[in-house]
Amino acid sequence: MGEATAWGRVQDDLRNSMSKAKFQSWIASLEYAGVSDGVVSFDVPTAFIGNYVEQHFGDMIVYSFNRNGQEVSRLRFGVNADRQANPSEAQPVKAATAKTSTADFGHDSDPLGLPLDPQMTFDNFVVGKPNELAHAAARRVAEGGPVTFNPLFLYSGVGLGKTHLMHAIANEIRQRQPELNVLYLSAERFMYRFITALRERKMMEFKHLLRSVDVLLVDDVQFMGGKDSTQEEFFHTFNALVDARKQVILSGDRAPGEIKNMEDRMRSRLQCGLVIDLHPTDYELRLGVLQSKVAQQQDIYPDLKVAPGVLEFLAQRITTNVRVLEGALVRLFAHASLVGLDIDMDQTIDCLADILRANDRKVTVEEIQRKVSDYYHIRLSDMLGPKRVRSFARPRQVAMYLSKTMTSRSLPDIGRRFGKRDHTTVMHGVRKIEDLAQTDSQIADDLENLRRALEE
Ligand SMILES: Nc1ncnc2c1ncn2[C@@H]1O[C@H](COP(=O)(O)OP(=O)(O)OP(=O)(O)O)[C@@H](O)[C@H]1O
Repeated sequence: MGEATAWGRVQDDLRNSMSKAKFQSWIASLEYAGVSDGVVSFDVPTAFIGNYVEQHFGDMIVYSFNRNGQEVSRLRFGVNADRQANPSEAQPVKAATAKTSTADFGHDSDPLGLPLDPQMTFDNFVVGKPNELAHAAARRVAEGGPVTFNPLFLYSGVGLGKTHLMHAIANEIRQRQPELNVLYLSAERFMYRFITALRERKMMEFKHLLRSVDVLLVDDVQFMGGKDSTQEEFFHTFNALVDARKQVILSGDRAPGEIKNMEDRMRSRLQCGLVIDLHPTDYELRLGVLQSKVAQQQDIYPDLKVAPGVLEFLAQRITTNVRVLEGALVRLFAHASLVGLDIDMDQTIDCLADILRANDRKVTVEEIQRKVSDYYHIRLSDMLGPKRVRSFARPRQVAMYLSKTMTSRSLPDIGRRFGKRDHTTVMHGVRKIEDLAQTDSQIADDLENLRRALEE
């Protein structure tokens, strides 16, 4: 089968596994540019479309190419600014930017701001302990009213929701106060447009555009570290806006004081408002995110079901960040829809083996055994020994269950570590606890407490 034919079939697969609107919005704007060395290339009208497709449909596309006989392991997107976005594809983005007046500005083909992701709203943001403060501050800013903290500086490690909150603020303000000029861009984009303005001798226009903004959001400001003239220009923009009591919202991958090669005056400017970090996720937040993303996936694949326990398993095992968690779920749904199966535990472990391995915490079976015996106040030797009375057997099964779900050990391996028991005994124990966790709240609480203690 020729490559182009393979792409035709991939498109058919994709068409069949997502809504017409999604297909039109995203897939129809990809221009297939060929496959080479396992990399399939597409031209896209904007980097945002490429990023979005990669994040949301990348796995599905790779999987479908392979299924259709074309070996592919990666996608590559080249931005071809001459290409107009597919008119219907541009809708969600246009809708979000339509209300801005001069801020998206002048050059229609290359606006100063970046498009907003209409999915990144407060409604779609799951709040938990690790991000509640950042969420509350973001909401306060988005609700308008007097500017109380300026700038708002949000920071966190990768994939924990900074960009989502920035988009949510901008989306919300555009909805509540359509008359305001809201500009969202990344620090890189700022630098690129600044350099272009210098080269094209359009600095006056550039400055004027920036100073006419009512709300400025700049993502990933750490990229300005070491870029002295960009910092200088940004510093002036920033001061002009703050002096005019216009809201500025910034994000970075670390606290302002820790950004390398940032001028002192810039640093202190960044720190003079409210600085808040989003903490790494905890189990509840991860589970909440998964539940909310499942609902979104089920809009695309209304017929797919997720077996009980799968989300809890993922929340427990994938601890890196929300982006990885989201990617895992997208992959699971894509895979399940293409092979026509529901999402159960076996399929999950099979389909996400690489992600699960990468996320393996280094909890050992021995550590689990020790914690569980302490927790139930029994001797380790009784837990591992042959006695079958419930006061030993139940903790033993709990420890087996935790060993299965928190480590990558196989059932036979776990059996060996539990007094040379057979793997079927372990399997029985694991199933027993899985069932009890659904009906017995005491066991569910015990599991939660133990997991927490082991994760520390
Ligand atoms: N609390 C949350 N609720 C729902 N979705 C979330 C949450 N946190 C993050 N996400 C999703 O996870 C993905 C990564 O989040 P985002 O891009 O905002 O992270 P980031 O902190 O900006 O990462 P980076 O440092 O890489 O830019 C996005 O798709 C976002 O929608």
